[in-house]
Amino acid sequence: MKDILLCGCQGKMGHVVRACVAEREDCRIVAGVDVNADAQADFPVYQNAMDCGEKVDVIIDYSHPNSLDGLLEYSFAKNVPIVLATTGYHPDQIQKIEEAAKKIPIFFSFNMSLGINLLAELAKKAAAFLGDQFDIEIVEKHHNRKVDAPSGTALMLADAINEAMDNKEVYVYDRHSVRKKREKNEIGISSIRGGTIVGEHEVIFAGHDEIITLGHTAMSREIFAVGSINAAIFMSNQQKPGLYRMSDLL
Ligand SMILES: NC(=O)C1=CN([C@@H]2O[C@H](COP(=O)(O)OP(=O)(O)OC[C@H]3O[C@@H](n4cnc5c(N)ncnc54)[C@H](OP(=O)(O)O)[C@@H]3O)[C@@H](O)[C@H]2O)C=CC1
Ligand SMILES: O=C(O)C1=N[C@H](C(=O)O)C[C@H](O)C1
Repeated sequence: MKDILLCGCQGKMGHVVRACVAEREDCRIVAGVDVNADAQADFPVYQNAMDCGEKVDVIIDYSHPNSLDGLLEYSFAKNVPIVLATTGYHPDQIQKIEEAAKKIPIFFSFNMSLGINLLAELAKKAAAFLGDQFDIEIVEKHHNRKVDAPSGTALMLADAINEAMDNKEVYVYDRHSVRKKREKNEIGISSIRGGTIVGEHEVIFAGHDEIITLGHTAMSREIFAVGSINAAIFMSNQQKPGLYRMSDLL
């Protein structure tokens, strides 16, 4: 039985992770961290991870970039692996995560679903085949409660494509402010926010008179929750520091 500390336990993903863990026999949530420490939970909830005195085998984080320092401090102090699922980090914070992974095991993925990770592989292949001749655009759609844009997943897909193209692409997020034609080496990234859309990502390869679209639609938040719980069980058995990815789970 693995003991989980869940950061962001009072949020949308926090509630779905709680429901999924309740169905399993290999893990349980022993404590939570959330800025809303007063809201109801059947485990103790702290505002700061360092206040948690329960025995913890692994942390799952679906919260906000602001929680990063407190989680790393706790993880260093107690030598507990972390599954980081939060998005919207500043590039300096991503560097901090990479540095921290030299001391502790960190699982880091902007998307915990199996399907998106396959999409990234397919997009890489398509980019290697078509990328120099086709224009590449990524469109992501999410619910109206999402605070960060573009989605972490859109950036992850862009990075995968860019890697397949020798990292020579430039990301363009906003076309309204500059009146000029698209350059060949651009990956355009566009965000749509509305209603209760769980998460949709499309990678469009637009060529002369032909278009190839690769896409993924998340039908529920459960796919992310299950992915992160499986990652947490895996990470609870990792002693070696390092940055672990979805590919380590497959
Ligand atoms: N990797 C993946 O597969 C997925 C990643 N995500 C990411 O997970 C994150 C959470 O998503 P979601 O559950 O929808 O968001 P919510 O806003 O619903 O939940 C986040 C929770 O964390 C709380 N919180 C905010 N700041 C802190 C902090 N500094 N320390 C502790 N808790 C804090 C929020 O409180 P308050 O509401 O008061 O701000 C809220 O209760 C987002 O970054 C999202 O993009 C989401 C789905 C899948
Ligand atoms: O905020 C969300 O909801 C999601 N965020 C992640 C992202 O930013 O990529 C993953 C998923 O699409 C849902």
